[in-house]
Amino acid sequence: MSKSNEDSKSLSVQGQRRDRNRIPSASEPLSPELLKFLRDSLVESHMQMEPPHVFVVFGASGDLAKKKIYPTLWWLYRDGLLPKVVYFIGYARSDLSIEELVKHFEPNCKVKDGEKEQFSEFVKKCTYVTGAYDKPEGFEKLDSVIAELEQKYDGPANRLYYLALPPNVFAPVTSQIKEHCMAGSGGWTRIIIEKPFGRDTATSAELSNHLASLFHEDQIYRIDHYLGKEMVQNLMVLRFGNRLFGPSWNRDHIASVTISFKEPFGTQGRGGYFDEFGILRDVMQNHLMQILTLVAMEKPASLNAEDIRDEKVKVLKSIRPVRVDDVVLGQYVGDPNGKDEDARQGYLDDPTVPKGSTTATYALAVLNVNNERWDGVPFFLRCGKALNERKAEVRVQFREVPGDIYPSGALKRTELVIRVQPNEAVYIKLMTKRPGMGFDVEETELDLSYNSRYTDVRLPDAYERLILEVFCGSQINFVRTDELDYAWKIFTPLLDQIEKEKIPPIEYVYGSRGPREGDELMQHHGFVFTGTYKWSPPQNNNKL
Ligand SMILES: NC(=O)C1=CN([C@@H]2O[C@H](COP(=O)(O)OP(=O)(O)OC[C@H]3O[C@@H](n4cnc5c(N)ncnc54)[C@H](OP(=O)(O)O)[C@@H]3O)[C@@H](O)[C@H]2O)C=CC1
Ligand SMILES: O=C1O[C@H](COP(=O)(O)O)[C@@H](O)[C@H](O)[C@H]1O
Repeated sequence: MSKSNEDSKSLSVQGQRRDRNRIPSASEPLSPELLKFLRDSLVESHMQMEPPHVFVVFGASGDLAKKKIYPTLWWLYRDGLLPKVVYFIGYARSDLSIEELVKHFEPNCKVKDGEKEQFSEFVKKCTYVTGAYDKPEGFEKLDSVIAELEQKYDGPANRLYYLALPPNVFAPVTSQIKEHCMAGSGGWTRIIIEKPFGRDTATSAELSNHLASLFHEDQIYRIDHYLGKEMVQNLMVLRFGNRLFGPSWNRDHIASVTISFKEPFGTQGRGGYFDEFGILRDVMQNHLMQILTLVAMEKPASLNAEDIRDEKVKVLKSIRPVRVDDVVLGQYVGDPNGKDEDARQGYLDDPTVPKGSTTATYALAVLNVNNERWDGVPFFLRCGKALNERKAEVRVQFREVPGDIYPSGALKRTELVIRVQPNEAVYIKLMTKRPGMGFDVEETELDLSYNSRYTDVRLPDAYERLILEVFCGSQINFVRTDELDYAWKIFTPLLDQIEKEKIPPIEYVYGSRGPREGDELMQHHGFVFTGTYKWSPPQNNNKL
């Protein structure tokens, strides 16, 4: 019998060396080794296989459902990772036939020639219910569809409800679920919600209190999809699985930690939605803070979800609210020489953005974790749209070597970089003796690039992992109520002040690295950029 809050085993497995330089795309099946590992260790041990499982997608007609949720369900189904008896019910206000719904999401499923028959089987498991989000009729209908399945299998179904919906209907939908659609005795109900989880401490607490009045904590799965990314999940293994890092992972050795998220495109016509939240709420308060807690937390007592989340909460409690002096805010303007129309458009040129908006599309914040391990070490959180590249990474910069015996300026700071995306990698920038007769030192790297070390290992998409974990009842990678509350407390005073004082963001050009003031603030807090490091990708030409 599956139970909530169980530990899920790591989804990662050893890859093997095969063709170089290729990580298969998300729509390709997982490797046989990974599939076997998942089926054996995760699915079989955590899931009750016999009772029907019903996955309901609220907002089935929407963008998230079409682009992410249905394709993910298909890939999990195709790879045999879901329970034997599983059904998928779409729910939305639009009057759609099941054929229309399938047509809507099928292109994103990337069904291959040999998979057509299996895809038809998947489609046969899909149904659709039309209904409002705030009236009982639709939910009663939904419940009766599930009840029919229960009759067929002679037992209560386990029910998973995914709210791929705007936040203004979270409350009515969850109330209706509670009233009309809960699993009968012997079955379980789990609710999956997507951010935004409120806009600040008060609105987030309102939503949390509402959910808590209806469900137990172990029924609530708040998705932060960054927690489903391979390299984010790897943080705990790197830190707690290597003797090397433990002794130096503290203020005595680490000068700063930079957690970056960069996107090379602007709002692409979706500025109306973005403008309500801005980059601080859209990326920093959630994705970057989640990464920060994994970098900064103490070793948990076990891999149990509560032990891990307890440690993450302790980190959040040790961070003082961010002050406006510790932040640089930016907003992009179009680049007149930009390569395409998007690049020539500034944020304010997007017709869906309110005129004169001061919403930030770039933010850099300096945080301090006020505890014995980290006091005085700046944690730079940096995120932005319309920047020079797509990149998410954690950069740990170490302090200078004390008692330097090399010529002045020769030694550069060691850096450990965990690149979340693209091209997942862990690399350490360090000093070495320049090969040859002399005794010069030079910068080089220890490089674990996934596309050369783990060729042909398809890294599961974040949603695949997370949805599978909900089936399995593992809450390790989901945000607990108190965690969310403490994360909001760090940002709410700043957000209030920005809004009240209408603090103007600094302009930066589309495709640049963001405002110069961002680099200056980092330097002011001790980040050192020398610009001397040059990376040469491995050649693999076996010259020796
Ligand atoms: N396994 C692999 O695939 C490896 C790849 N590489 C690649 O080599 C390249 C260089 O490596 P990297 O670690 O970035 O080293 P760099 O020394 O070039 O950059 C270090 C840091 O400095 C920042 N920076 C860049 N320009 C400036 C500036 N003018 N002022 C202040 N800060 C600046 C960068 O952030 P930002 O530009 O984001 O602001 C980055 O955080 C990267 O493209 C990296 O991906 C390196 C090693 C291994
Ligand atoms: O949550 C969000 O994340 C995406 C970036 O996700 P990624 O997995 O592609 O890195 C971002 O574009 C969006 O604004 C934000 O809401």
